[in-house]
Amino acid sequence: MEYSRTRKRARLAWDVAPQEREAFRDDAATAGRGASPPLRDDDRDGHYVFDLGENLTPRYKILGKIGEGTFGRVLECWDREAREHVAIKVVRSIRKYRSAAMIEIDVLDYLAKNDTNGSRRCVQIRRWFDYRNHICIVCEKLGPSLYDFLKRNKYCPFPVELVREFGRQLLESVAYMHDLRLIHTDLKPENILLVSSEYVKVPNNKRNILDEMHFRCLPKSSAIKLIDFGSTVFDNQEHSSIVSTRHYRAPEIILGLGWSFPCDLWSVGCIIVELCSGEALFQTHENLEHLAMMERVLGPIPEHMIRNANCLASKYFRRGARLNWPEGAVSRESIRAVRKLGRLKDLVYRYVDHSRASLADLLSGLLKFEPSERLTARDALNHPFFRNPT
Ligand SMILES: Nc1ncnc2c1ncn2[C@@H]1O[C@H](COP(=O)(O)OP(=O)(O)OP(=O)(O)O)[C@@H](O)[C@H]1O
Repeated sequence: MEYSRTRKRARLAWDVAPQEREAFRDDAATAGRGASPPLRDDDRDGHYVFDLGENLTPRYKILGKIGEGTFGRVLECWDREAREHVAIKVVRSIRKYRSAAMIEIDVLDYLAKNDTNGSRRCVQIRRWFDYRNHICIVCEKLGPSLYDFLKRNKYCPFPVELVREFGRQLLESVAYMHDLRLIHTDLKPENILLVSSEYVKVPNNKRNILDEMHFRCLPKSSAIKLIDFGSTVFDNQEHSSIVSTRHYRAPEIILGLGWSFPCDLWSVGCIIVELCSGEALFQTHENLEHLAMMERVLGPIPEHMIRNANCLASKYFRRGARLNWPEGAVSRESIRAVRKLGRLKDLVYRYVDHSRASLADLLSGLLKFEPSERLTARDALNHPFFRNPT
């Protein structure tokens, strides 16, 4: 069980300021450019240990750490040969992560190879290599994730016009992957990156209690790309029973009913709500509370899904018919957290001032309990929210 109500593990973005990073960048004249750092042990989690300014093979100079995930650390490096900044995922030296990285490389290659019309909605791989027992995946360097952006803005929601742009591009990427029979399985704001780090500061119409004007940041460009294909699978491949990060996990996964393409569309629905509200829709860390939250927002879980739930999930229901809620709640706090949520339409109307009706309708199509009734990515792209913006 996952205990805390806090939504996030810490994300490390921009842990070195851009000016400092520049200072590390060298040119051909800098001494020792081909030198390798001394051999060191990995840390106890199998992460590669490095110092800023060191080389990662003679070709790359390490400028900073951009991110960290389960699989490894992502470093910003200067590529001396291509003369560009790149993001290198340095995978932990643990066998299961090395194998997963090789699958991610295959997926990245496959996505790039099939992108014949150059839409490039998924991060572009440049190359990969094996260095001191770490698989290193070299990709184009992108900007902050949508989650980083929300966080820096103190979780101030994005304007609906921007949500429309993000939603459209996200669905185009998902449609592209699904056409190739690939299921991402881990869509979340952390895995959607702005292409550029540039932003503008604009006054926020809301003032605080001291009547001070607030400012918020907006990205200069709305272009985004998907990253993290470490959990991507082909639809005909064997599926592990649990996938997706908790808040974005579809009901069929929790109920053990099996999952396929529609699980990505559920995640897209949760992401769009979060971009409009600034907060994760289902802020929970355990199954029963999660299902109760879904019922609160979307209405009752269909009977046939309850009937077919696997034996692990059937314990969340009374006499196989009704969710064991609030009786089965672990705490009053949990009951309060569920009660705090409103119906989907009310949530949308609370946060969005125009295009509300069409956005609420789109979301109710993406957040259908029954996977076969959920909108596909292509259906969603044809929805009036995208086709007839008001
Ligand atoms: N191409 C890139 N450009 C800029 N930043 C990146 C890039 N790729 C990854 N990052 C940063 O590194 C973080 C971790 O990357 P990624 O999600 O690929 O790692 P992971 O180990 O697979 O994570 P997870 O634990 O979510 O599976 C991202 O959230 C992002 O902040």
